[in-house]
Amino acid sequence: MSETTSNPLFKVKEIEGRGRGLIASQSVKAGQILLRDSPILTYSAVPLQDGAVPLQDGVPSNFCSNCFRRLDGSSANTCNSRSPKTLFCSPNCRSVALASSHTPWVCQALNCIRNCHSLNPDLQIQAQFLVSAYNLAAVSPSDFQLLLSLHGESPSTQNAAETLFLHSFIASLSPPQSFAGFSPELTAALLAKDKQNAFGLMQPFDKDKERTVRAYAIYPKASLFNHDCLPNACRFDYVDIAGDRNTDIIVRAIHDIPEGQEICLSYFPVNWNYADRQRRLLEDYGFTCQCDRCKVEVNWKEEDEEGMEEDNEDVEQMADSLEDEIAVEEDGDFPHAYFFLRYLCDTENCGGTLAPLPPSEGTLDVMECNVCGRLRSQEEIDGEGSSDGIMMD
Ligand SMILES: C[S@@+](CC[C@H](N)C(=O)[O-])C[C@H]1O[C@@H](n2cnc3c(N)ncnc32)[C@H](O)[C@@H]1O
Repeated sequence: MSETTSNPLFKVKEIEGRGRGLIASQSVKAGQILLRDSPILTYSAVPLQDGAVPLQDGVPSNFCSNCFRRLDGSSANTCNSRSPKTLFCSPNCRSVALASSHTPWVCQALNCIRNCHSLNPDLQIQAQFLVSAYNLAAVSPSDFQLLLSLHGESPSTQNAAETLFLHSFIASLSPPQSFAGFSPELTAALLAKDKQNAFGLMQPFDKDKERTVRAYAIYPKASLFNHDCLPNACRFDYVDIAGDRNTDIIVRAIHDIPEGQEICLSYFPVNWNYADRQRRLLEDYGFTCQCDRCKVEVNWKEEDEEGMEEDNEDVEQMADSLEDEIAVEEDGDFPHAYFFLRYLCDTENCGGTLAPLPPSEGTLDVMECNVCGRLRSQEEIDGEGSSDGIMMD
């Protein structure tokens, strides 16, 4: 945590009713990188299968079990002959994993998960998380302590029977005993920390398919961002990029942030409607959102919400009608319409958030979508330029 507190752009502060939060300790420019954070733990979001190639929604989903980059067909670095289904993109990833995230115990445990037919896909993924977490306790006690220091109360919706089942399953795998405290309570706490802090590393955007998560990652500093339904920062990941630290999360300012303001992310796509947002925040994060946007939308009638549905698909159309609304809205019913026009991606089925490229990259007013990756000039967003996006190297 000391590194977090030493970040010159923000400080950690206890905020009544919200736990810890991150406050801008100086004014921040639109697009500025607020944080680059490396995960303490990553695990696959794809259920393990008996077949050679894991399937996600029926589509082969092959990626490196260490860095989670997509594998090309020729990669064949398996972990050992007994477990040919665990693949790595390079000998280096293989040796890093064998010494850390894919120890002999993890290898054996994943095989048991793969062969255990009483685990449905959701339970399999939670079991994969618990295996990674209990392995972390053995290979990196300091990172395990960091994980334990993250926020995470068991929400009332957490299914106690499922937690107990998962705990006995992990107990049957004889987890490493190098720490005291293996217990159902610890298992429940770990599951809650995962639910409330894990970020999804997403499969590449495809407008014709539902977007799926490739892997989950837990970041010690990024876990301190609180939620706001009109965030002033958003996160980017570039998991298939070449080079080191491809699983890092990068958080950038969406617009200028004055000193003293809390820096918040949205925990889900910004275009979700009020009811869906509140349900998710209560069920998964245990709080009722009282942000400025929610205070306005709580008074909306259902028909007002139609334009905000997660699955309303056509954000571009919505933005057009919003432009008219902004012109006529004088009664404060929709004070946040500007956000949708400026910062919501209008690529079909995308729903991503736009943030400017970092000022240090020398590009002025180029917005990047954190879901589809499209780059657009501000001119284009304002409807004055071509609509094909701009090409960057
Ligand atoms: C990822 S953590 C964020 C950091 C957390 N506040 C802490 O103290 O470590 C998520 C948790 O923070 C709290 N939280 C986040 N955003 C909030 C908000 N807008 N209002 C109230 N609580 C919030 C909730 O308890 C949520 O489960």
